Amino acid sequence: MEQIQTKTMSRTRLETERDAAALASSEEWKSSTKRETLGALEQELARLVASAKEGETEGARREMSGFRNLFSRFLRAKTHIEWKAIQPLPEGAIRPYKQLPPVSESHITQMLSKLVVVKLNGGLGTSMGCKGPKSVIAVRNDLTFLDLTMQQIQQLNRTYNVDVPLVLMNSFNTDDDTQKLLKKYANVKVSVISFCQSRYPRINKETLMPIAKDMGTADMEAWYPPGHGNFYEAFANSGLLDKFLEQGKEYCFLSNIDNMGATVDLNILNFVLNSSGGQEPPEFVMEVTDKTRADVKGGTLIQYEDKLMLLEIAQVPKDYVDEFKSISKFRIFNTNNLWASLGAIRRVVSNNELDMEVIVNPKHLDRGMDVIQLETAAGAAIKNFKNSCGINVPRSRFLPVKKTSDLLLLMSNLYDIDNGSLTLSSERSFPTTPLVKLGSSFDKVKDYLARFQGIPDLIELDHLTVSGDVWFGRDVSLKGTVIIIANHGDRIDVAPGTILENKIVSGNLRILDH
Ligand SMILES: Cc1cn([C@H]2C[C@H](O)[C@@H](COP(=O)(O)OP(=O)(O)O[C@H]3O[C@H](CO)[C@@H](O)[C@H](O)[C@H]3O)O2)c(=O)[nH]c1=O
Repeated sequence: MEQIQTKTMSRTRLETERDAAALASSEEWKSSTKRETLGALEQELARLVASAKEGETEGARREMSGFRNLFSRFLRAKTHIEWKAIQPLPEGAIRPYKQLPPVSESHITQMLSKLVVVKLNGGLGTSMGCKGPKSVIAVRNDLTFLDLTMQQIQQLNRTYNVDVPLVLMNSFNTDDDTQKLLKKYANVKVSVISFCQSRYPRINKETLMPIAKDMGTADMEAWYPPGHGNFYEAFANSGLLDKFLEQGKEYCFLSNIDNMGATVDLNILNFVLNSSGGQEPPEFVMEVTDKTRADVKGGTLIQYEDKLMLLEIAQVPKDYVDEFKSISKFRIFNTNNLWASLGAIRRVVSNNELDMEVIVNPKHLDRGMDVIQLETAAGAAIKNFKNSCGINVPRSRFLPVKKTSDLLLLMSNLYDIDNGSLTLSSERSFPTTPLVKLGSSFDKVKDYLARFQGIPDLIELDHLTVSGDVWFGRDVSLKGTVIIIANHGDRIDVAPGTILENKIVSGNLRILDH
C-alpha cells in the first residue's frame, strides 16, 4: 500500500515536472514565434516605407512605427479580459452630473478660451447606405451633422464672444470630401481645422503580414483607419497639440460627430478646469449615461487591475456577452463624450505611456480574403490619465444616429431645433424617447426617406415596430405602441392623415386593438 502511494506520489511529481517543462517550452516557443512574427512584420513595414514617394518617407516611417507598436501590443496582450477579475467600481469613480459644482457666470469666457472642440469624423455613411463621410447625411431640415455642429459652435462663440476652435479628425476615407465641404463655410465665423488620422495596413488573418505591397497601392482595401483611439497620437503628430498648448488651450472635448447631444457643457468644463474640495482636477473625464435595452452594444466603465477601464463588447469573452449586455449588471455605458487635458495628452504620448487595449476587428474582403484590422477606442485611454473619472450625464447628451430609426426620431416633432442644438419637445409629457425598430427595407437612408411622404407625429409614441413593404402618407400620427407588419409579398400603405394609437396592423391591413 505504502509502496503504491509513494509510486503514485513520485509519478505525480514527475508528471508535474514534465508539465512544467512542457509549459515552459511551449511559452518559450510562443514567445519565440511572436519575436519572429514581429521581426517579419518589421521587414514588411520597412519595405512599405521604402516604397513611399519622395517627400513622403518621413510621414510613412512615423505611421508604420505607430502600427508596429500597436501590432507588438496585440502580440503581447490578451484580446479578451478575464471576466472574474472585474472589480467593483470604487466610490466616486462615477459622479452624478447634478452634483457638479455650479459655474460662476463671470468665469465662462475665460474657461471657454481654454477649450478645443474635437469631432471624430473618420467614419463613412456606408452602414446607412450612404456614400462619403457620415457627417454629410442630412439630419434635420436638410442640415447635415457637419452643418449642425458648425451652427452649435458658432452660437457658442457668439453668445460668449469667444473663439472656440472646431477640430475635425478625418480619416483617409473622409478627408478629401470633408476638405471640399469645408469651403462652403468660408463665411461662417468658426475656426475649423482638420487633420487626418493614421492609415494602417490591414493584415492577412493567417500570416499576420500586411496585404499592401507598396505605400502607393491603389488597392484601398489594403488600408484602414485604426479606430478613434488613434486620436491622441495622430493629434500630436499633426502638430496641432503643440500649437494649441502654445495658444494657452488646456482641454479638449472629444465626441462622435454623429452624436447630436454632444454640445459643449459648461458645468463639465468648469469641473475639469477647476479643482474642487481640495482635489486635483481630473486629466480625463468620460461622460457615461444610464443604459437602456436599446444600448446593448456600447462600451462600459469597469474597474480592472486597480484602474478604471473602458470595456467594449469586442473584449468580452463569448460566454459573458449576455451578461455584458444586461442592464442590471452594467448600468451605464460610454457616450464617447470625452474630456482630456492637452498637457496630459502631450505627456502620455511623448512618454509612450498610452496603453490602450487592442481591439481585433476581423473583415472578409470581397476578393475572398480574411483580414484583421487592429483598432483602439478613444475612451480606453482613461486608465493612462491621472484622477480620471466618469460623469453620469442626462440622456439628452447622447443622441446618436447609427440607424435610420434614430434619424426618424431626430427628424420628427419629438425634437425642437435651435441653432444646431436638438432638445426634446416640451410637448412630450414624459422624458423618455420611444423605442423604434424599422425593418431592413428602411436600412438605407434613400429607401427610408422614400417610404415617408412626411415624418409622422411621434409626440405620444412609446414603441414602433415596422417590418416589410410599408409606406407612410403625409400627416400620420403614431401614438402608444404601434406595430405594422407587411408579410412577404404584401404591401401596406398607411393612408395620409391616419392616426394609429395602440394598434397592430398586419399583412392584409386588418387593424386590431393592441
Ligand atoms: C473607427 C473610427 C471611427 N471614427 C469616428 C466615427 C464616429 O463619429 C465615431 C464613433 O465610431 P463608431 O464606430 O460609431 O462607435 P464605436 O466605436 O462603435 O463606439 C464608440 O461610441 C459608443 C457610443 O456611441 C461608445 O459606447 C463606445 O464605447 C465607443 O467606443 O468615431 C473615427 O473618426 N475614426 C475611426 O477609425
